[in-house]
Amino acid sequence: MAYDLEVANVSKRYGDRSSGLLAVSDVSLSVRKGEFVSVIGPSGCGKSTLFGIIGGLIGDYDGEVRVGGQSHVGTHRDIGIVFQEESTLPWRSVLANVALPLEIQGMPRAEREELARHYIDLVGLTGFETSKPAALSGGMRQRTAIARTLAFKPRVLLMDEPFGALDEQTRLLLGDRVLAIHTELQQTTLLITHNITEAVQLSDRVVVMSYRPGRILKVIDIDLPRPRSSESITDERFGRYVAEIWGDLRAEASRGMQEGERKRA
Ligand SMILES: Nc1ncnc2c1ncn2[C@@H]1O[C@H](COP(=O)(O)OP(=O)(O)OP(=O)(O)O)[C@@H](O)[C@H]1O
Repeated sequence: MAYDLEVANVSKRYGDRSSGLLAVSDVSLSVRKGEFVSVIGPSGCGKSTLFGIIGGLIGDYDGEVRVGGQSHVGTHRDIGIVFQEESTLPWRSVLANVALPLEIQGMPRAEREELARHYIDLVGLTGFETSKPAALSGGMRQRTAIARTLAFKPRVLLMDEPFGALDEQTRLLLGDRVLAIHTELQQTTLLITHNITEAVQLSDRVVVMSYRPGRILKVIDIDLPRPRSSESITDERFGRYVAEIWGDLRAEASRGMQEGERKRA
């Protein structure tokens, strides 16, 4: 089986080796070429830690991350990252933002702008090429960031709560856009999220993590037909998946909440 991304027995402890905080414990997951997988878990389960490890931003962990079958440490050209917080450059237009990684690669201007326009169109921002990020909504800025990452043609797209700061309706509509992009590009994607609806709407598989230390509780195949859209949420099976995942997450989320309350008391 060809996997674009493999995470093998990854554990991460912050601080001292023996007494430090175990944030992620023995996590293994694989993402096939073209597959869309979400990792979901309660706050504090180590999602961002796992994201940082896969993206090469966090080191000093046990286990292995493989991209295209090759073990790797540190940032990797084949992993394109979309961050939770906004990462567009405010002084650059949408076109110049999306073309930036191609510019750094040394691609000639005409070629990079043509490619950038293609990805701008794909994320639904045609007509906004010359706009600066400040003139766009939060959702449009995140779409610019997604186009910029896709333009680089990474083997794996890694996204950490890319719509976390947006309202629910915008999230659903952006989900539609992500689905359309996935249909067109068949982009291998790992999404880190705490939003159950988003995970079910977008994914082929959902990996459910426990509260600290983050372990994999369950992997759920989302057997909903593709192409999907936000209308899929009215499908009766959609509701069953959401209920199943919430059932698994509820105990973990309340464990996290109780621990937080004990600390405050
Ligand atoms: N640099 C760090 N040093 C020490 N502890 C850390 C560090 N980063 C994270 N942690 C701890 O590791 C645990 C997992 O954190 P992480 O941010 O990965 O979880 P998360 O699931 O992404 O949480 P959230 O959804 O709230 O962002 C938490 O208890 C956190 O306090």
